[in-house]
Amino acid sequence: MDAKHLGDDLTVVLHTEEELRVRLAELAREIERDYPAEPPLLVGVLKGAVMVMADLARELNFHAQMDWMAVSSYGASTKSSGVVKILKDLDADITGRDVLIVEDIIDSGLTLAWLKENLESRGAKSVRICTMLRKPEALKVDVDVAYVGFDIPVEFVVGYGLDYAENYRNLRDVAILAPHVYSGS
Ligand SMILES: O=P(O)(O)OC[C@H]1O[C@H](OP(=O)(O)OP(=O)(O)O)[C@H](O)[C@@H]1O
Ligand code: HPA
Ligand SMILES: [Mg+2]
Repeated sequence: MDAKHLGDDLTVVLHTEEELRVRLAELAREIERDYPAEPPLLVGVLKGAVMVMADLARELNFHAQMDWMAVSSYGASTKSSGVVKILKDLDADITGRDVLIVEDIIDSGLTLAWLKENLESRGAKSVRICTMLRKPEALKVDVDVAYVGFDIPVEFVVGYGLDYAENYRNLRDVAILAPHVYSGS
């Protein structure tokens, strides 16, 4: 799907499907090197991380277990509420385990800073973060991120799992959403 199928909703494609694939393969090689003994438990953050998780897990050359959490701080808005709610918790007990959080985007950093601390407090052996996208100039808190696909400008982006009001997640590329779509929200 490309912009012309979506009318004027998108302005610029920031990263194409192919760029995302190539970068994710590079990250997978780093992750394999960093966990030579025991593969980490991959923890995907629903719903945005579904695409990254599916592609990363298949790219990794080890037996990766996957678990999921759902937390939400955005809802139908382009601004984080700053309040993180657990909508679905992990099935796995992570005591003593290496955990790799898999995310689509770090924007203000509020969600991931909170989540990392939450998982560490459960007695995980280590908690690292892998994110496809990060907006360095939007960060409101320090988040230690081990693996970053691309740093992007402070624009609201959609596609490759990222939504606005639950739409656009199934776009193959990552694109900037035209402000007229969300103005007033
Ligand atoms: O760094 P932050 O400013 O905290 O933003 C990042 C978070 O916001 C998005 O989730 P959202 O709450 O939209 O849920 P979703 O994945 O279901 O879309 C995204 O998937 C991250 O989890
Ligand atoms: N797009 C979609 N969801 C998001 C974003 C974004 O730019 N930042 C945080 N959640
Ligand atoms: Mg969202």
